[in-house]
Amino acid sequence: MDAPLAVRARGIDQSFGEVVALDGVELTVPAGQIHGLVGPNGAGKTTLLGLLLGLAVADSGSLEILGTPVGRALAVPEGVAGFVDGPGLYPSLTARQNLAALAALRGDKAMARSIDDVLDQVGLTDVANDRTRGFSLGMRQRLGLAAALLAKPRLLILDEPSNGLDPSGKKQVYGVLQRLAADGTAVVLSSHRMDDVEALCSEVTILATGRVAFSGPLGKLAGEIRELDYRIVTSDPAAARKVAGDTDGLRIGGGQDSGVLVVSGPVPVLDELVKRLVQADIAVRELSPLVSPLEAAFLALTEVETDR
Ligand SMILES: Nc1ncnc2c1ncn2[C@@H]1O[C@H](COP(=O)(O)OP(=O)(O)OP(=O)(O)O)[C@@H](O)[C@H]1O
Repeated sequence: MDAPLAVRARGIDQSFGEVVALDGVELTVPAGQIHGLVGPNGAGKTTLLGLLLGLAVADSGSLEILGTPVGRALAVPEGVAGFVDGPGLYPSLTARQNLAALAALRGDKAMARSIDDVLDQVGLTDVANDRTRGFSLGMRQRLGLAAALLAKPRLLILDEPSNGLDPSGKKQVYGVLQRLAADGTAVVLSSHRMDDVEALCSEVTILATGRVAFSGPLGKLAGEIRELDYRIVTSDPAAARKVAGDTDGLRIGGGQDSGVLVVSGPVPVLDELVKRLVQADIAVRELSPLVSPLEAAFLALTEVETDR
């Protein structure tokens, strides 16, 4: 039989007084998937992650975690670990002592034996005996991840895990998450940044003002956007601008004096422009989207939703 879904959320509503934080949210995450939750500030990402972690109960809707319906009691569902709003750490304890305290609290000897291993996985071995009071945001995030790993979760929930991480820190943390997913753990993480999600996630859910604006594979999201803005650098900007002006179906942006031409239009029209530039003996030195197709789709979807 197939493994149960890690997350199955249907029609989830959550309000705080007058503020509707989640409005009919659906989320499906199978085992072994890294699923990105993105959206502008206040979109409802942290609220949704909090429900998955058992920190709050939805006003209405149904939520199943790892095949078990979530009840009305506040409790971290079996098999789930992670954090929202930054990991909770004891500042006067060292990194190793923080993890030992967690293992002692759970009364789990196997957990205690894994401490060195998880510290190594997140790259904190060298600072394991330093008090966390002096830890940077990135180090705190890594220690939070180490604490979650100790529990050997089948569903890992992370709120903005790449916050504060430098490029090598990101690479290391992403490696940890990818190995977990390969072993069947589902990961749901939030981010403001499409490039982070693109590097890590196979599927994404975009929230805008509490509603799902898109949910599905990243490739499908890129297909949502038909027309991108492209910047074109040529050997003769003035002549290129004239050729572009004579090409039907093309919109031209950017300042008149700028050496860079910014155009948007359907791909066949862009193809036509490039052919015409070459025929006019104008060299095309660069042609690239102003923002990635995913970023453009994200912006288009969230703008539409927030404009309502
Ligand atoms: N405990 C609370 N009390 C009142 N309002 C809340 C509470 N928690 C969240 N909200 C509101 O619910 C909405 C969703 O907030 P949430 O923190 O889930 O968004 P988010 O997508 O995580 O935002 P950010 O990217 O800024 O972290 C916001 O309007 C927020 O002000």
